[in-house]
Amino acid sequence: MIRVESISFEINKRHLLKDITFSIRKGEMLAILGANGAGKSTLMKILCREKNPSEGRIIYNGRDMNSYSIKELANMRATLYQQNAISLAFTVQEVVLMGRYGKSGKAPELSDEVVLEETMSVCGIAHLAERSMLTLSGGEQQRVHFARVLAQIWDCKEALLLLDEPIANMDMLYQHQTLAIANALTKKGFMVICVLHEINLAAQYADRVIMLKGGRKWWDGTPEEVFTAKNIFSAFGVDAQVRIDPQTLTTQIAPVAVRLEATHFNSSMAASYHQLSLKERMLTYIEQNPEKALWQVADALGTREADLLLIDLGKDVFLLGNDMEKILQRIESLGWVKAMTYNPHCENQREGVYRNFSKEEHVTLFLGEDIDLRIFASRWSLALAVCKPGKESLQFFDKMGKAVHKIMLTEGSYREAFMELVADFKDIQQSLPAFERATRKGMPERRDAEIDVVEFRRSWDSMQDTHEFFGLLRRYGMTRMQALRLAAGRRAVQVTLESFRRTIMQCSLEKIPLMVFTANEGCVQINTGELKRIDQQGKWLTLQSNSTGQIRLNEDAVNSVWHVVKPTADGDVNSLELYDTEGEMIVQFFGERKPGIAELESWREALGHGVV
Ligand SMILES: Nc1ncnc2c1ncn2[C@@H]1O[C@H](COP(=O)(O)OP(=O)(O)OP(=O)(O)O)[C@@H](O)[C@H]1O
Repeated sequence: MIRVESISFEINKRHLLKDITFSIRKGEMLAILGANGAGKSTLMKILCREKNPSEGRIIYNGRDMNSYSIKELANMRATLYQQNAISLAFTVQEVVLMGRYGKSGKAPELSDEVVLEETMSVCGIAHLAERSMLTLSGGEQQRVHFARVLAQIWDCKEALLLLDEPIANMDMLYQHQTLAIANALTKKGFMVICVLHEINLAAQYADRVIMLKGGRKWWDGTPEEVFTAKNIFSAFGVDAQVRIDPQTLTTQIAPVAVRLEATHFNSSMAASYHQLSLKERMLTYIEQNPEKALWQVADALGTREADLLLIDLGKDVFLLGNDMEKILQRIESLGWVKAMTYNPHCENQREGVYRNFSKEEHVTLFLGEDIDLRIFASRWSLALAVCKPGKESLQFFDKMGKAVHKIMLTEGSYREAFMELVADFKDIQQSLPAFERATRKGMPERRDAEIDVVEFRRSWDSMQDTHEFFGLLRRYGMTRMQALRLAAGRRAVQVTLESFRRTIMQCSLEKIPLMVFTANEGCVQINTGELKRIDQQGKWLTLQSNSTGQIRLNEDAVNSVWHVVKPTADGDVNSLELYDTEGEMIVQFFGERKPGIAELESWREALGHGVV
């Protein structure tokens, strides 16, 4: 058994590894994964004693690793390094035999010949035995070195095999063959620690996975436990779909292709050509997919929604000055309009008049009966007026070109007031705005151990208003998902999607008025009322709150549903919250409530008393 105890490694005051602890037993194959620079090779170098840790120690079979002599170690531990440059013209079998020198120190004996034959055969290099290393391909050379490393510990019953990216350069067959050999040896008592980049192969062959991030151990568990879409995104920044194969019960990870628009990173691609080609592509896509919303079109074309509107900049789309507050104060004059706020998985819309404008420190409010909005105007960076007849609208975007809010004219809107507003706020220079590169929102999750959970729960218990929740997250440096997890059953309980469906169905049947919150980075829109209709079309669930109020949500994107309880001066307030695989909130349901009045008993009943 190997026990790695609180290993840290520091160079020039930078921690390349921090506080890594884990152990591995006889018969276990452990894969270490992580992004480039996460610290995998550094950890391997410490495990094979090439580097000394700044702190911590490694216990190998009950003894400090440092107490073993080189010879002792050579008999029980072999390492395949990432780089194995051999620039001398050794033959393949000479290189494999090098694995035996540490054992006998003498010329090969008969037993060595057997090992040579077996290792070369299993690694598929027997036919290359007499070839010079210098004439081999990269993958062939890698197989030779694997055979050399195996030869070193071939006759040891409980060896430790350290493999740093053993399958780099290998073709598909030998990638599988190599990991299968390692796996088979663990079944006879070996311990294998293997740095891998191929996540699906790790899922297929490793018993356990440790994922490093920024020099720390972030996740440690079986492949099913570690390879969740959220963890994969958090470690690699790649969206992936994760499923368990029903036949083999292995985890399968399908990364979603990264789509880039060359004009976004290559300035030499002419803007006018880009505009023309983008327009062509957009029109073709819309013709083939007339039901898709503009943001879905943009998504499919790998561009931003704002870019699609800006194709017609100066024709019937105009940039407005960026004094968002002033623009917002004028919206009431447009009369009856449609307000729309959405995030990638939920769209919230409602018609009405933008009444009761007010402004607090960080938030701008419209507290009308129909249009109920919390706006974070500092996040609004671009306002566009679309003046296409019959499709007039004001559309607001953040600095990355993502839509934060839309206001669309209806039959009941004052078109003259709209044109006046556009004339008053139109930017003199109608030049294409520059957007910032899209980044993932939110921060990486802190380790649970860094959070004072007792104090956090106490703070949660002493909330006076639901709005304090955001401050609570900030104070403890937590993500929402982490807060729910650490509230652990007291104030937040995970429920099934099925139970969410039952609750809203009951609310609809019993005419319990709800408040449905849909948020993005710049805006929260609240749709209040009874659910008049609930329809399902494929993955989209549509909730009709009144004749114009509608919430559309993508059920397929729901990764978890939480029943959350927040104490307030008016008693406990219960909500149902839906989250996606990245821990981002999709939509939030409350019973209708007003400050100073306790929440509806009927809503609590619909949620089920037994839950919290
Ligand atoms: N001698 C050194 N001096 C300074 N920084 C170093 C040194 N060696 C490694 N690093 C840095 O430490 C970090 C971890 O490096 P390491 O080689 O362990 O990463 P890795 O997870 O194996 O990455 P890869 O997947 O690219 O092989 C990297 O940011 C690397 O640049």
